[in-house]
Amino acid sequence: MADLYARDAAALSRMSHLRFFPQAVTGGEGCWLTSDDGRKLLDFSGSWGAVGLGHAHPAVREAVARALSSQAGASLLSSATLPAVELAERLLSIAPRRARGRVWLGHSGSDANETVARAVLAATGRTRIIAFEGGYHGGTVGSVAVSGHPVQDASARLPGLSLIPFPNPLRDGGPEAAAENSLARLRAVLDADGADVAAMFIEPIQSDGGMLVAPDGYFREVEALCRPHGVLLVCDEVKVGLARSGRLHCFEHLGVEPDIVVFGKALGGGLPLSAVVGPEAVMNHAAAFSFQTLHGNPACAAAGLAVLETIAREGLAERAAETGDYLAGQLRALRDRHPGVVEIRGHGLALGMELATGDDLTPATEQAALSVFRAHQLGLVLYYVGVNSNVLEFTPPLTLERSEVDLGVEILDRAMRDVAAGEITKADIAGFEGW
Ligand SMILES: Cc1ncc(COP(=O)(O)O)c(/C=N/[C@@H]2CCCCNC2=O)c1O
Repeated sequence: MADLYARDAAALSRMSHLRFFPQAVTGGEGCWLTSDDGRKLLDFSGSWGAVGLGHAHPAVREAVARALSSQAGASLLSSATLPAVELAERLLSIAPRRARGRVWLGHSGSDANETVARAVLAATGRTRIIAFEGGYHGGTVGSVAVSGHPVQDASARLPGLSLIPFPNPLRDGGPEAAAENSLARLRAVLDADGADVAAMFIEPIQSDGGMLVAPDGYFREVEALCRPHGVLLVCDEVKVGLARSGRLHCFEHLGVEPDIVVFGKALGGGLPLSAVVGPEAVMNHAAAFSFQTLHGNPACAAAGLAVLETIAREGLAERAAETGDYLAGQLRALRDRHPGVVEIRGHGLALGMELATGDDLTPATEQAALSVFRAHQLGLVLYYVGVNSNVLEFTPPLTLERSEVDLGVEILDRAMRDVAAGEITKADIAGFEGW
């Protein structure tokens, strides 16, 4: 087989590229990918958190095959279809009370968040939305418009968008100072324009912003400030939801009840599927408001139902909590051997390892890029996130075994030692721009 990576470069557009190393895969199963050179790669990313059950899970394969064996069309736009209805009913059954209205099905976290942003403005008649600096809600025009990640700073934001800082105890002077700094900005926005704010978008863990975990009680304060103004709380569970954090919903760690919940990534079991669950007043405010031809198609809807059933049947939330605690402990042990590791944070199998140097915590961006590049050479796939591109992200399949944790951490340890020894240099990562 000709070099698959070279063929990719000769045929596919760079517009989709977020490349850290020359990864080229031909298959995969469980937590393992098969590289085009025949190597087995241990996958600590799960395609950015989209492979919660592991690659090629039998339940997903069987559900999709069954849905396509007698295909109920390919769209819910102009027809009720059994797979879409079954999925929607299941999502309503696990939704928080405030959100238990109707379900919208889409293809991606982006189209789901874009739909929410449009719908909350249209349904309420208000013109403003609050979100967080560093937040990532998608790559489409309407989801970028309510995001705050610097990678999208060149793109248009919603004119009525107010971005407030996400509390970062490591860099904002500890949990109390970080929370107060953020809440002061939220109070100011609400005091000035609260009656015109339709919704506030939150990530229960801010993942692309750096796997940031807010201080205990912070989001309860946020909810308490928003409720009197009638501001809808939109929880973006796309990356850290669906059992990944050790709870079915990551917002359960926050002690809040969102009005609208957004699902994506792992919901589809590797297929393109997203969902918005929210109150009828928003979700039924208009017909023909947000649709794409293949929304709610039987194959993806069946996959989604299989994912939710498998999460429950295999106890994957409890498993993610246990495995995640073990992985976090193993990663924290690396701090003793690698001074650049300044913090391990997250919940369950939504973890981040921040790399920085010096008392001023200078982001170790180059170390992050070199470490993931070397890890791939040694057989481990993981990427970095963060507004400073210096946080290694751990979002493996929830089926990860302890033996795989041990192997992955051992590979990462060696990769970081090789980087520290100068065996990998900037020249090696030329052409892999990452974020
Ligand atoms: C909290 C959250 N909400 C929405 C999205 C957008 O989901 P899609 O990329 O499926 O449209 C994402 C997507 N995150 C990006 C996807 C692109 C590669 C960089 N890493 C991510 O996880 C997200 O993390």
